[in-house]
Amino acid sequence: MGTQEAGGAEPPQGGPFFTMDEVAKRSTGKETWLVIHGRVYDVTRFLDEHPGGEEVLLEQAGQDATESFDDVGHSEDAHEMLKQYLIGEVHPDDLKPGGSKLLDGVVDSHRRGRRPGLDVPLLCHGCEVLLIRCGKQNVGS
Ligand code: HEM
Repeated sequence: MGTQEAGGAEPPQGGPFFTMDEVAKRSTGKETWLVIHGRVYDVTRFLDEHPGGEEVLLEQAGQDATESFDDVGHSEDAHEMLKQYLIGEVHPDDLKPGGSKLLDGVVDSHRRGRRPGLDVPLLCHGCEVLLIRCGKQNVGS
């Protein structure tokens, strides 16, 4: 009757990692792995139980099934079920570009790097304008 709070609900942090090549090798009915949102799932035991049928899972076996999974508009329950089949993550080298934390870091450092580069010339220009104006006023008076 106790609650099962732990239950392996947490996704693995930092692996184990699998390359897409390794995932692709598990695309038979005997062993069926697929990728959803950068995570690797072993759905071999789930083939018989999937309400959408085993065919769709076999079609996606060994590949990134994110789009197909999302297109169906799976329920909250379905998302919860995912956790039971989670075995690891896609190796960072094989992650699709876009939405990558690595890139965010690069963009961020660029932004930080550009600020002083812009501010300093602007400040100098401001001083220059002020000096010229003061000079003109002095000459005129
Ligand atoms: C481990 C991965 C998956 C889990 C746990 C899962 C779970 C479920 C569940 C619980 C349902 C019942 C409806 C719902 O609650 O949303 C369902 C339906 C369905 N699933 Fe999946 N699914 C998975 C992967 C996929 C993939 C990769 C496809 C690819 C096309 C797919 C296609 C479908 C379809 C077509 C239905 C039937 C929808 C309907 O009859 O309205 N599922 N799935």
